[in-house]
Amino acid sequence: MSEQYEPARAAEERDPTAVPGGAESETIGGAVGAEDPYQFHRGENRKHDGRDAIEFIGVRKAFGRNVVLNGLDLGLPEGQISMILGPSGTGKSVCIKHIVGLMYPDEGDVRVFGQSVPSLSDDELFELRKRFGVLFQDGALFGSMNLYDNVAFPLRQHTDKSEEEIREIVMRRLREVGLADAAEKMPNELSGGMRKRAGFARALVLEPDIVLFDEPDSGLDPVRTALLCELIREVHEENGGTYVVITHDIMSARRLADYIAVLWRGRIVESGPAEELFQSDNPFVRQFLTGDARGPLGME
Ligand SMILES: Nc1ncnc2c1ncn2[C@@H]1O[C@H](COP(=O)(O)OP(=O)(O)OP(=O)(O)O)[C@@H](O)[C@H]1O
Repeated sequence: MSEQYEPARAAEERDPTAVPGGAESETIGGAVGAEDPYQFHRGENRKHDGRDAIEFIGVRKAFGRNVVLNGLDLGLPEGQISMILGPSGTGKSVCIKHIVGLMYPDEGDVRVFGQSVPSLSDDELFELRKRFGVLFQDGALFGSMNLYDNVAFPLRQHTDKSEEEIREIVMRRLREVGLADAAEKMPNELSGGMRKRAGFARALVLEPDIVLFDEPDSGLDPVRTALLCELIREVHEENGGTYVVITHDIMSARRLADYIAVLWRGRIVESGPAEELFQSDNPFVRQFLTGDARGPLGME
């Protein structure tokens, strides 16, 4: 074997901080130095009442040498509002993409209601996706359609309901999010908060079992964030369902979360009922949930 095909072992011998188990220049969530990258990951997955709607089982996902998920084990309870919290760039959006089958794990499994998402055929995945509503960061509205048509879109695409039935559902959802008077407006006439509420209405029209929220608080001022959290909670109380919210906003977590999972370096540091996590004595969890500059999390 020529010299250039033996770099991994040689590099580990030269560099005691190289990641064990192969590729010498893999990085795991920005971990540097000789410290144990998992010293705060106590593997605590506190119990909750009920069953998991979504499970990550030993999921590994790398982009080239960037190992984003590194043996992720996580269960998110059915019927509750779960929040996946973690520093920027830690893989929260990558988790969401695995749940809806937009990304597949390199190793491990992702299950939704017990079904292995990577094993589904295209048709089965299409059926599963009908059970999801997704609220993207900017609401992801179609710029060429007014609000009414945006919210009606999934119903026209995926059901054979009459326009009369569609009108009843769309207006009910728009009323629910406080936008009934804005039905004729175009997305570019709306504020960021209104666009998010419209995206929320659209995410709900097919009565999804699971609603995924990608940083619902991004770009909103604190008051609008608080109002949106209140709305999400009210709608959840009214409709039920499994909500999964990704964010790094601790105030939103305090307002919304029934269940919290703290993600860092590709694994869960700790997860469990929100009130228990806010009492955690884990130094990383405490630092992250209090927003303290001092603690294990640096500028990495
Ligand atoms: N399609 C992709 N190709 C290559 N790298 C990717 C891809 N998607 C995500 N990544 C990388 O995965 C890592 C995690 O990204 P992700 O967007 O999931 O983080 P995040 O926790 O949602 O961050 P933020 O809170 O800033 O939105 C980043 O290093 C990102 O560059």
